[in-house]
Amino acid sequence: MSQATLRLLDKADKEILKLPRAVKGAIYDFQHRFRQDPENPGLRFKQLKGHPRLYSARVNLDYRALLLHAGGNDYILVAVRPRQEVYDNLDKFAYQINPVTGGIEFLDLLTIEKVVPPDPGPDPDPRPGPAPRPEPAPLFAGYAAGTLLELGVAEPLLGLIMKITTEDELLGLAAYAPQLTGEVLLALHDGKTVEEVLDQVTTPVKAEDEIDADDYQSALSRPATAVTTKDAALQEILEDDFGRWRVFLHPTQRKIVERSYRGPARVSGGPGTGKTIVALHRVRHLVERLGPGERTDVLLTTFNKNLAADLRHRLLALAGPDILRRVDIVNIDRLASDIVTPTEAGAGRRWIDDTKAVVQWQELLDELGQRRWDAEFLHDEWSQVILGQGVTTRAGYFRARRAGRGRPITREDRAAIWQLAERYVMRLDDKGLWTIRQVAERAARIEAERARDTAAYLADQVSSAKVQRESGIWHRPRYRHIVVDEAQDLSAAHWRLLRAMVPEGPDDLFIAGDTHQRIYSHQVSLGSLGINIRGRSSRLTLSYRTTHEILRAAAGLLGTEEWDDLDDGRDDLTGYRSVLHGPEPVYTGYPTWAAELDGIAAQVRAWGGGSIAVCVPARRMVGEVERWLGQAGIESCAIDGDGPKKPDSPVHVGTMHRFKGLEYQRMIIAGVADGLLPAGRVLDHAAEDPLRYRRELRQARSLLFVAATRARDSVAISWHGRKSRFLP
Ligand SMILES: Nc1ncnc2c1ncn2[C@@H]1O[C@H](COP(=O)(O)OP(=O)(O)OP(=O)(O)O)[C@@H](O)[C@H]1O
Repeated sequence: MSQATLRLLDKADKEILKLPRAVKGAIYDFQHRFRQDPENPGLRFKQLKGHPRLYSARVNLDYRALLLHAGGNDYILVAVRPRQEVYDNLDKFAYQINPVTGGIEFLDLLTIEKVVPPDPGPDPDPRPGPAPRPEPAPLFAGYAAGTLLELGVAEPLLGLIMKITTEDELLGLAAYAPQLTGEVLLALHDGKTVEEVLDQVTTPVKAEDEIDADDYQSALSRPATAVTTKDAALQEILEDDFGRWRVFLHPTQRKIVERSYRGPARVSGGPGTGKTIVALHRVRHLVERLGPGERTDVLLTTFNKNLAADLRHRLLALAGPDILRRVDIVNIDRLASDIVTPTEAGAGRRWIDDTKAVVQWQELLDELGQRRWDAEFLHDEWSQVILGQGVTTRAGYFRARRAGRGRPITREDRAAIWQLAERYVMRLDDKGLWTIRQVAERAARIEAERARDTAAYLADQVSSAKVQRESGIWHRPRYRHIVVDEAQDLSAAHWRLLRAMVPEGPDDLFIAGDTHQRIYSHQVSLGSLGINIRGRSSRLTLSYRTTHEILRAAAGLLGTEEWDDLDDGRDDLTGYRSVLHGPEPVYTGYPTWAAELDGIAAQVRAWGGGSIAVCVPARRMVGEVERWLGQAGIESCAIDGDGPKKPDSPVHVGTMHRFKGLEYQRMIIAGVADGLLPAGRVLDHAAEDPLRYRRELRQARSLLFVAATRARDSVAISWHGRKSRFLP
């Protein structure tokens, strides 16, 4: 008896999922038995005629597994097919090592010919009559075979590709072809030039080593060969449709996850490109690389509480409880408050969020009869410039950088603002309040001091009498690695806090985020905060969530604004694409809010099911939608700071801000009206400050962009009165 390794090739899993339940069960048993002993006579394991590397084995009476021999005792499960189909169509199977990616590809021409019929051949019954209508021109007739191959298209498919004449046939082929072939053809069909496709689609997945077309063993270890090896992983796939991402990363994603970086690294990319998935895999990779241990060496943090809960849930599913034990998963404000609460300054305080902090500013301005600056401006100035940069003195504020803050202010203005800020802080102290910005700033200061002490202790353990007395635990760095998701919305104080919690060095910080999705006004320059990501940035461009149609419409909502790269450079959505297709977004205007509410109920009813969400620009509208749907007999629940109140409810309703990081099958974006998005009040305040005005507009566009890209299949956008200036 000899044991074998059996891996599952990417894409084979998708087809296996479509098989009847009983067959899936048989596959699970089969792969287990095959690993134990491929020679087991019950498996009828044999090589297929004309295919030196291709074998078949019995799954049950009617189904056969197709296995590719990689060498030694290594086999790859590439397909499961009805028994007769296998033996009648031996000439329809092909496999290769892709000469561009170096990944293993299996091609089943029989399945693909069902969507792209091969040449129908001569008409069997030619009768005289009117001349036949000319055939439509093949979509890829203008491309030389050599060009397509250079882009990474699978050679055995070239003949069929040249016969594609409709978009439906193209989509059908893309569904069964190797990933890169599908992506290249769809990008060309979208009008991208060969150079653009080479640059955006092919080059990122090109093999880094030399490719030997016969060395399947080496090919197995390349990122482009997405295979799973463990029984448990296969079982997950068989049981769970959403299990795919747990095992199969796109080669570009895998490279980013497994690379070693000499310092902080950043991954960007449009919505749904898998940044969160990459962050989760990165955490698992880092913990596995640390080896066995008990300590929580890794911090995984994100913007808010319910995203942190979601990360915990997903990391458990991906990596299991042993890895989870080694990771602290906490949202950034909670991280800060856990540091500050036990301290003297933090004891007995009540935390207030940004909205309440602005109300406190307003009350102060009313008491003082001050009208020179509005409450929002002062709140931003105080939290971003003063607290953000850890400014503690008036003189320090005179010197502080105000990049990206809007109109310049004079020395005299700074003096007056500083005085107001002091009064504001005193007012909060009197009331026993602390804003979350103060908490973040204080936490950053505590951790920076701790980091300095630790560095001094490690540099010179003998010279400091004080540190000698203290236990070594205090002098251990908080974390070995920190992974951050939704990074675009963290403030300067948050970054200073994180910088202080992990010593500078290889793989210290891994940062995932998309500045196009920034919906709070924290623009930072990581370089100026001691986090140098230069030369260690990667970008993901393939969306796994959103369809091509939604993605195109959503990108249009961003207008011609410019976006930063979390540093002093620019970011854009070049190459952002999807191979998924679905209906175009629907836009509907109504005369009144009541009519729009009726429209929302009608749309929910028309969709009939799936996961549906309604998002609106203002908080008061959430309750109104909920009530209206209730009266129409549709159950719904609101999403608050802790997530959906009743997650199983068929419809979730929330403000656009609440949808950050979430995903639904269908989205209604309602109330996209003039005066609501962008909010008239906010624009009025910003009217005298062109830079601030621009920032508010950009933020409102981002909000709409985030909302639209939560949808997997369908989006309906509506308004009442005049539509928002952002809509086409
Ligand atoms: N390699 C992959 N194969 C299959 N599905 C994937 C893959 N990578 C990501 N996905 C799926 O795509 C969806 C979006 O992934 P994820 O949430 O990580 O994207 P994101 O870039 O963080 O999105 P956003 O910026 O909008 O929050 C998820 O449903 C995820 O499971």
